[in-house]
Amino acid sequence: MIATPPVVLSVAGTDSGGAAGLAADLATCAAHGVHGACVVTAVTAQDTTGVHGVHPVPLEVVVAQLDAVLADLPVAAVKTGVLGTPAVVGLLADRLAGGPPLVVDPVLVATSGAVLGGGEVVAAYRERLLPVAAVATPNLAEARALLGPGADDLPVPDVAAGLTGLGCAVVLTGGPDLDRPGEVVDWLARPGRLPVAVPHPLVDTEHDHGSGCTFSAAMACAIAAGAALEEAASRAAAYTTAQLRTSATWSLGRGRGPVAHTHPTDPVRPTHLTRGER
Ligand SMILES: Nc1ncnc2c1ncn2[C@@H]1O[C@H](COP(=O)(O)OP(=O)(O)O)[C@@H](O)[C@H]1O
Ligand SMILES: Cc1ncc(COP(=O)(O)O)c(N)n1
Repeated sequence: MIATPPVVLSVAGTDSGGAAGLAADLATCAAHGVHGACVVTAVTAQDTTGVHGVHPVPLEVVVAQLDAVLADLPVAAVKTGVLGTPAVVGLLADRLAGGPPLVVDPVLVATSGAVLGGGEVVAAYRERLLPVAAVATPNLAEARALLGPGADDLPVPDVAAGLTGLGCAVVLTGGPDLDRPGEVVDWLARPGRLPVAVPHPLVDTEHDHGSGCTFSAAMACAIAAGAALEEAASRAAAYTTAQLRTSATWSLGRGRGPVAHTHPTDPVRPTHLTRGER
């Protein structure tokens, strides 16, 4: 029997350490039975300790990749990660407006603290890309940067609700909730509606490098399969949490380890060597 799998396009940067960016997106697509296509916007020299270099891909090469994918494959949803320059943000707004649903992960700062998008990129997100997105998935620091002056004093749900003023739904990905010990709360805000909490269990780990990319790619996969936003956010959180439960048991790299992109059914079992045995 011949079948056409759903296709999700990720427009993002590479992470040489295999934790974040396109590595996370394509692995997440595969885990969801989705074919992942990829447009590379930047090459990073990166590992678990930090981002050591960022090399933006020339605009015309980004355009050529985008043209190739959009002319050939039936893209059901698009996800964006590191875009790097205002020109790339504007290009995507021009090419993707009115097309398949767009999940924008406005990556501005890496887990390690490296800046992956400056003030001009923030302005381009606000003015060009978020108004044509279906949903944005910032963490709290990114959401406050996108909302601008005054956002620092607002409670988290109000930050999420405020961002919907730019024209898209928002899932503000969260940290531990002081009112709900052992839980993490992501806030879903949709234009004109009260924000709703999407709580899920906290995984006690620092091996979370790439969790934001994994979450937004999983949301794109759920949306490509027809899920509504609340269902998509809840499924994406469940997927990311399951992967964090695996990476919580790992020792990998000298810094903040990758969220796991492996699956229990993998036919090749890793060799479990502790640092001392190497
Ligand atoms: N320790 C954790 N336990 C459970 N869920 C987590 C944990 N850390 C992150 N998440 C979840 O992973 C997803 C990505 O969020 P986050 O890590 O905040 O993104 P980012 O990498 O952009 O900062 C969200 O659903 C968030 O709640
Ligand atoms: C290429 C690339 N894309 C995205 C991130 C953000 O991921 P995280 O917030 O987990 O550092 C990153 N560090 N590198």
